[in-house]
Amino acid sequence: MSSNIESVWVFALVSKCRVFSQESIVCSILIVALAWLVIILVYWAHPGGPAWGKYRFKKCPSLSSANKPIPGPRGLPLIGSMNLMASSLAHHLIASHAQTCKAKRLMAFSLGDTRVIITCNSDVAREILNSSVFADRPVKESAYSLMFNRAIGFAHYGVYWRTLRRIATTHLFCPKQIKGAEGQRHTIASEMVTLFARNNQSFRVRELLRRASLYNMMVSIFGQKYKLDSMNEEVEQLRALVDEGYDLLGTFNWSDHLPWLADFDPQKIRVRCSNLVPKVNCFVSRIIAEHRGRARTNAESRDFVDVLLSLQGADQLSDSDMIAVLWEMIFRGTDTVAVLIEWILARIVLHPDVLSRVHDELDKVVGRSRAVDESDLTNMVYLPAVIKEVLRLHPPGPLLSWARLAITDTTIDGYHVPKGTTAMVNMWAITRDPQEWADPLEFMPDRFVTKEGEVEFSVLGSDLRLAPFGSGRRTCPGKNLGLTTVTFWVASLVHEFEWLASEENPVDLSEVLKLSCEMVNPLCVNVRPRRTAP
Ligand code: HEM
Repeated sequence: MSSNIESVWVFALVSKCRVFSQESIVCSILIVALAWLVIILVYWAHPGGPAWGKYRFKKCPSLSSANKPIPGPRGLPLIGSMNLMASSLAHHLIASHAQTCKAKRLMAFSLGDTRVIITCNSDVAREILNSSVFADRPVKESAYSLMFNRAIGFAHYGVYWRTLRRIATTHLFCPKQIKGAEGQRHTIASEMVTLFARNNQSFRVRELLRRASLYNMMVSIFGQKYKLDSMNEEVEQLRALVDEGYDLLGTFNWSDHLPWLADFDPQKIRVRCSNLVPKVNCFVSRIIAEHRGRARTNAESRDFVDVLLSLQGADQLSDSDMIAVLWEMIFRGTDTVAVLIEWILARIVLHPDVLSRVHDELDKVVGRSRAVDESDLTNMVYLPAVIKEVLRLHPPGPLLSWARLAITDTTIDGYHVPKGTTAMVNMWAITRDPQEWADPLEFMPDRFVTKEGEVEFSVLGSDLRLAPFGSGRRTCPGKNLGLTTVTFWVASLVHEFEWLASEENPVDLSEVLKLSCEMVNPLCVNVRPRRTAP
């Protein structure tokens, strides 16, 4: 009964017009339009905007008045606060709305028909991220079209997702596998050093960092090795596929939230996805076929394709599922790492005192006579503190990249949150909250240097004041691999060079939020070798 209040109301009004004369038809249309307008305004007037109003009056009129509404902006009728997420600085805008609405702990807003909650508070973030109710993800159209619903990131919380996570954790992300890939990280680091050293003028670091990350993932996942200094058609092709997928997934798609727009595909996202998918299928299928065709003798040299092909029984994946999983790994492992390293180098260039302390530490632990080895990292304290401070001020996923979805009705911070609500955490706002951090806008790596007797601050999800890899069941499975790669490459690059700002293009910390949060103006630097025998 409650589901159709407005149609009953409209029907009752129309039925008052006894004769279907021309006037009565016009009158009926006017009444219907008026009724529609009133309903839209009633929905919109609800805190949090139209999607919350619709739920309150249409789906749940029986909700007791004791269930106070979650505060939040109304936005505009029908579309709600689409402008917040469509912005290239969504995390900034959302934080300032939360402040204005006095809703930093929990704010509700509407993205068209989608109900959203977001928190800028670490305690509430823990409540959301660690709850089994929010172990699912809302799947956007682009993710479906690009097959990501069959990969870990967007798979529904259930047996299939659990199987994929177990396989990836055992064969790709466990300490033994990460250690086993040390050699390839070392080779790529040396190649990067050689290429950076060739620049005697200022240059952009982004392109090479991205290529290095992609090559690194291609060795781990596909077992394909390439030289960083030579262009390879196959790699360039994959790079183009990753870039296109990255752009598609990072674009805020209005049709995801306004079903009446979906047929028109106004941003051409569906068309672009359907052009991309056959190319990805063709690329990855060829690699799978090559792996099938060759006999593996050495278990140590198995890549992730070999692992997936060797699965038996209930774990066995279809070819299309395998393509989705492999494609996601390449995709997720490439840009996150490159984006974070660019931010770290930017901060190092901007703070010569910090660079000089990292150099002192490297000279003490490694010495100038040799290159850095991964085993040196365990003896370093200041460099890991610098990386944590960069993760605090520039988390690559300020809204934790991908949202969560409530699978049942639940209560968060004392508020009723209905099933089907999308939940987000504004990690960027939490890591800049003056109630959590002293001088939050200052770049002070020393805050993470552990003093004697203190426990080291973990950024891996146990402390929600700084959890750039998320937390709970859907936490990033690649966090140890990602952090090891970033720390080792930064240590190697900093050990080999003096890093200096470019005079023509000084460091600009402006951000743009795509799938990850990047520097708007790519970092431009000068480097000067500092070891006599690099
Ligand atoms: C600096 C590096 C990285 C950062 C900052 C990062 C960040 C994140 C974040 C914030 C999430 C969402 C977590 C949540 O919902 O609680 C995530 C999920 C994920 N990440 Fe990472 N990530 C990084 C590196 C990697 C790497 C190297 C891989 C794989 C090669 C990877 C694979 C994934 C996958 C598959 C998920 C989805 C997990 C799931 O839904 O179960 N990430 N990452």
